[in-house]
Amino acid sequence: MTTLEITGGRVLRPDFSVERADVLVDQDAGEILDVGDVPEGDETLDAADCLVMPGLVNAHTHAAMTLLRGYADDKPLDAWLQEDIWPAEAELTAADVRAGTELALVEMIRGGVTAFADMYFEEPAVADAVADAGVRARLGHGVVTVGKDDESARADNEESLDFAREYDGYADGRVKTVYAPHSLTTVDDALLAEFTAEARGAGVPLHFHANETAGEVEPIVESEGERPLAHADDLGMLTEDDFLAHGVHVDGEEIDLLAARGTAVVHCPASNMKLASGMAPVQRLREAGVTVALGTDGAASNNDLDVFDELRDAAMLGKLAAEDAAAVPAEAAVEMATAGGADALGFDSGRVEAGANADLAVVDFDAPHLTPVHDHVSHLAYAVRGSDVRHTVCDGRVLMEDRDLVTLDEAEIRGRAADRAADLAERAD
Ligand SMILES: CSC[C@H]1O[C@@H](n2cnc3c(O)ncnc32)[C@H](O)[C@@H]1O
Ligand SMILES: [Zn+2]
Repeated sequence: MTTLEITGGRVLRPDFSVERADVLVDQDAGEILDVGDVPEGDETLDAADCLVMPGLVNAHTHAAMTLLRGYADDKPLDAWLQEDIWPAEAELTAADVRAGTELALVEMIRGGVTAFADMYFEEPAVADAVADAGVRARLGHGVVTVGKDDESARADNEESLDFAREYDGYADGRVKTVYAPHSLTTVDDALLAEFTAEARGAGVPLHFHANETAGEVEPIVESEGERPLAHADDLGMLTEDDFLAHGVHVDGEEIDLLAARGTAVVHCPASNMKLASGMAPVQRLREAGVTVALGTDGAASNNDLDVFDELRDAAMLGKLAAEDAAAVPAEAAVEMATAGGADALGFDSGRVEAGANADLAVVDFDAPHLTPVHDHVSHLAYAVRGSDVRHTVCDGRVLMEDRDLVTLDEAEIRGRAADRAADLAERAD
């Protein structure tokens, strides 16, 4: 057994207490062995002035959309997708997706993210990028059937399920998969029901967008005579293994339904603000017992993949939505970005505890904007930035040490991604 000792720092425990402790990791098993006064490890990571915390989870993104960062801004969701994003995405190649995903991985590992959920095109290229980078991910080929004939609509759904079957367990088990219909309004109902049933038979969970804008709720209520999540439930789309992105426009009955089914909601506050989609009722969701995770959404609607930004936005916007400064307190925001995300994605991570996956972020508190430290958890929610992360560890492997990436060639990736983004924009114009 090879061990890694993270030494000299403080540790954020699952109950949100912070104590002076070292962490010993079994690198072969990818698990935390011990926390506290631990035996010496074969290798060490220095954590002086640092806080060892669970790796952050970006529970909803479209990683390769880094190529479209800044390509189209200042529009609401529908116009943004239809006028700018979908025409550009029609030109994407697998090599583009690979480059964009690697750029996303550089950014996420730098920011202490150890797991993410992706819904996009050319997903085998995403899986390969994840395998090489060393992170953990829940991946799905995104399905859109609007504007497609019956044959290609069916083929798109089949591709999603085929990918899910083939890639589950890829990258030494770090990749898990989903069936990923884009949303209730962009995938045909009959196909949704059929392929959701097939996904259940194959033990594949679902990841989809839901109740993101007011404009998508009304047509469903009109055509189905019920709210979108009641309709999703009729289609069999809400189980405890599933997670949906956004959940902005949910009413009290939908919140109770989510709690009853155990379906998680991935809150994407920055994207919701930028596209002016609305404010998710995060405090009410959490009070009802719904698992809430955090996501950046794609880099084109955010415009970065810094989950610490999301943490702060979630706490701030949660207060505004509830009109209550006590809503979504610091601990809640940190919980959503760590244990909540791990829970939504089905990973045994999100806590610094013996037996859990060794997915860790080591945050350097030796910085002017983090001085003084009255309360570490307050700083995590309101003051820490992604660039404060000093080391990132996933599955027991060091992915970033002293802000140097170990598994990725940052300069090469940035150059390739910039070239591919320029070519893509030219093809799309
Ligand atoms: C079919 S792959 C995923 C699909 O989703 C698009 N997308 C990016 N951001 C959002 C969002 O906030 N709501 C809905 N859809 C979004 C992405 O561009 C891909 O086309
Ligand atoms: Zn999205």
